[in-house]
Amino acid sequence: MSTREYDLIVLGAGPVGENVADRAVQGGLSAVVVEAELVGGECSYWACMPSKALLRPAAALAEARAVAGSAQAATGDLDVAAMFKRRTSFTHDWDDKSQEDWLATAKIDLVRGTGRIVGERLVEVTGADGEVTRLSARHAVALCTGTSAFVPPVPGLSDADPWTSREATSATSVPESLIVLGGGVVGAEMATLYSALGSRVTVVARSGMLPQLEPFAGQAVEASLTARGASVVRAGVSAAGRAGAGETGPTKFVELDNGERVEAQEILVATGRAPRTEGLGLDALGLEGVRDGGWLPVDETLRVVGSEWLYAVGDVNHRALLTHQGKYQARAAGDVIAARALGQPVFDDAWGAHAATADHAAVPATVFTDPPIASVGPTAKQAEAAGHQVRAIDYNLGWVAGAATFADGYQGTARVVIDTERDVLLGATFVGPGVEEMVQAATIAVVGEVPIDRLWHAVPAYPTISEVWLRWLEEYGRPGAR
Ligand SMILES: Cc1cc2nc3c(=O)[nH]c(=O)nc-3n(C[C@H](O)[C@H](O)[C@H](O)COP(=O)(O)OP(=O)(O)OC[C@H]3O[C@@H](n4cnc5c(N)ncnc54)[C@H](O)[C@@H]3O)c2cc1C
Ligand SMILES: NC(=O)c1ccc[n+]([C@@H]2O[C@H](COP(=O)([O-])OP(=O)(O)OC[C@H]3O[C@@H](n4cnc5c(N)ncnc54)[C@H](O)[C@@H]3O)[C@@H](O)[C@H]2O)c1
Repeated sequence: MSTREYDLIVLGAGPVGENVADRAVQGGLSAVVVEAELVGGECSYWACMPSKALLRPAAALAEARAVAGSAQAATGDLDVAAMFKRRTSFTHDWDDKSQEDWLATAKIDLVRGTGRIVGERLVEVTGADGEVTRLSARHAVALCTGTSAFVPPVPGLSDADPWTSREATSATSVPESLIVLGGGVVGAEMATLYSALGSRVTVVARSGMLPQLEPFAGQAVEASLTARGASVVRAGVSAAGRAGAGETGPTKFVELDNGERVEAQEILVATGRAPRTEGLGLDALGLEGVRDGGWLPVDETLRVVGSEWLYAVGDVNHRALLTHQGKYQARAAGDVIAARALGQPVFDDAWGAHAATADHAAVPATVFTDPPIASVGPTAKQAEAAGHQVRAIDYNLGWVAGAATFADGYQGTARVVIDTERDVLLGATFVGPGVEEMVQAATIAVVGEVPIDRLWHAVPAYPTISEVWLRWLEEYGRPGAR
């Protein structure tokens, strides 16, 4: 068997793997990516893009219906077939030809198949036809293999053949009723989607909705789900299975640890993610804390702890399971791999070009629920737990002129979390219609550690929802008057 040699081998051509390879090639290295399924990864075909494409029509309709004048025009129902068609245009009908073409223009080679590490800087790829390709890296191997849905070991659950996020985002019909296990981001967005599509949704969320966010975020989503006929049950699941034939087809059930039993046509498991590191050949490397099936511990340059040549970038290192944070890591990793290979200086201090800092210091996220949620940085509780002196300021977004014109009877809340020792923002959370794009301003303030006194000079345009920044500042006090 011949061995092909590259400077860098990347396992996994998701958004992260693509970007690691791209940066390394732009830095002067040769690179190959190995992909077992579709070039573009989970995000393009079964996660970010199809889910947001599906969620947008109901959000657009709700926005039109919230304004007298357009409400009278928005009298029809969602066209479900058109929604699925639009989603499928985003996933290119699960065909990755356009991404394969992009790899070629970026001068990145592609080997299709499942890769595993078989020695130091050595990878073997087994193609769908069983053919094995051996690759050798002169400098580095980057593992960007992402995650798959974690299915908890609940008796009967796997046998019930439940949906995961893959089935929920690639569906072509709407189940009459749906049990959503998990009240995290996937559970909240998919409950929002399927309840908008007319499914009778029951969310089983043992820690409530969106427990990682400010409490008012999950409360708003729960209230909106309940208002449209869904229910949210705070309980764990003790068993699951198939329940026989219902009126509209076979049904499934879950038994809850509060003694209740819920039946529905389908079950969606949204209980978190598991790393795709099974069978990667990691056990043989003998690195502490690095094993097949586990998350991969990395340093600030995304290099696997204890290794000189192995990197783990994106979801698989468990630092921030978001596409934009993974791509941020990928830019640092691709650049540092090139810099180390070429003997160039390495900038690995916090906020340096080769360090991933924002993926724990300032993570922005938008949850596309009804209402949407946009947040950056820690919650007030998380900031306190991290030892900061904190002041949280809440403001009713409905009192801002821009919100009042955006939607009649606008309801929303925004909180800023201020470090009162340094007078800088640590985090912010916006909940309400139209807040999706508001998080970047807060991210810049957090990352830039912009002094609060200077923020008085960042004047929000009138009348926009961003005027909430002024309301926060007024509450906190003028320079010299605090
Ligand atoms: C339903 C859902 C919605 C989401 N929505 C958003 C969102 O709106 N915004 C956001 O920022 N994030 C979102 N996320 C998270 C986002 O999808 C991930 O953070 C992102 O996909 C991680 O990228 P990655 O490249 O690390 O991994 P992945 O996208 O998982 O890509 C990994 C790739 O590696 C391949 N692979 C795995 N093992 C091997 C192997 N041994 N050999 C070869 N190839 C292999 C896989 O086939 C895959 O193509 C969502 C997640 C879910 C589940
Ligand atoms: N809009 C976005 O940016 C977006 C959208 C979807 C997903 N994502 C990312 O993808 C990642 C995965 O999302 P997720 O929702 O799968 O995971 P998650 O960790 O956000 O939520 C999983 C939830 O399931 C619950 N859970 C776990 N085990 C359970 C059990 N046995 N029974 C009942 N509940 C159980 C957990 O308490 C948790 O609340 C997240 O990190 C998220 O940031 C982002």
